Amino acid sequence: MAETTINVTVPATTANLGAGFDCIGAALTLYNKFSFTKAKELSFYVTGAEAERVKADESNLAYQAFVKLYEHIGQVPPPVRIGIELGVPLARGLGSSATAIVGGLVGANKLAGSPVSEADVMNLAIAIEGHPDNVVPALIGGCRLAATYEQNWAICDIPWHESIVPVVAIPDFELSTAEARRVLPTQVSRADAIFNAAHLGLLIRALQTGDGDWLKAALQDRLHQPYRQGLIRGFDLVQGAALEAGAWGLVISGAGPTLLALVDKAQAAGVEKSMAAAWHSTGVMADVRSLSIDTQGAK
Ligand SMILES: Nc1ncnc2c1ncn2[C@@H]1O[C@H](COP(=O)(O)OP(=O)(O)O)[C@@H](O)[C@H]1O
Ligand SMILES: N[C@@H](CCOP(=O)(O)O)C(=O)O
Repeated sequence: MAETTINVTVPATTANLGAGFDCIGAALTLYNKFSFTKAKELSFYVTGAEAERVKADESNLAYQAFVKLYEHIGQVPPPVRIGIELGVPLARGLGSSATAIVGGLVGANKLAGSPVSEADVMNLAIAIEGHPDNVVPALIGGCRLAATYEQNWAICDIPWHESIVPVVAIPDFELSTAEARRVLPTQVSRADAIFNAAHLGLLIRALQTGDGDWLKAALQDRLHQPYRQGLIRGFDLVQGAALEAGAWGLVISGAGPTLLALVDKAQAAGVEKSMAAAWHSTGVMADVRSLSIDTQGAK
């Protein structure tokens, strides 16, 4: 009998975008690929940079999500051979864990004959990750805002103006999301809550219209970045270099350490160069790239 292989490609994501801590994220044109083939026993074949760092046993995050889907439908997961082709660097704030969760859920659902709706796959993904801002755009693409509504999620798309280029500077050191969440306070002042509410509203309009003045003001945050900057060596220098080269603003991508500059197309090449040089001057090698917004999500 012919082997059936399910292939799932999942985009990287940049979460938070400054003021949208834990609620907004955008899918980027950088991908992880997962394949699932029924086999006699569980095995893994992982390729790409840092492949040796991905767990190749039952604790693998893509496999754990795969199992969760089968538990959800009340079936025993079949043994599978899982192929993982890494394009999204690990623990850099580009949603690698979200790709694994979405890849495992979507692969399992397809292998099981698609018994679970996309909305329920999304609910499972959010429950596993614990926040929606990476897994939602990883699953359905685009820039998305997620808000709880009673026991459900209201998900909306945030139009992204074509003139805005996301430039990511990915350093050669890691920062786990768990570590970057540990430094956050559990309570914030009313002034900081108001500051972020206002800036998130402004950010959404600025992304939609491409208004540079609004973007400059909007890319500020008081809920997570002030506490995390100290974990990212060279933050001030790279931020200064990006602004000097003409970026509208710079934020921490997800929980970091990748830094994301939002830039007009005409300035993108100069901003890339300046960010790489600034990090290099502190002894950090950074892979700096202009990307686009992925509009399809997991395929
Ligand atoms: N392709 C993958 N397959 C399996 N597990 C993965 C994959 N990518 C990431 N992970 C898991 O997610 C962890 C990184 O998660 P996290 O610290 O949240 O960083 P990120 O910002 O990249 O999501 C990795 O250490 C690994 O355990
Ligand atoms: N809102 C989360 C986003 C984490 O994104 P990641 O790409 O770093 O996993 C947070 O800021 O903790």
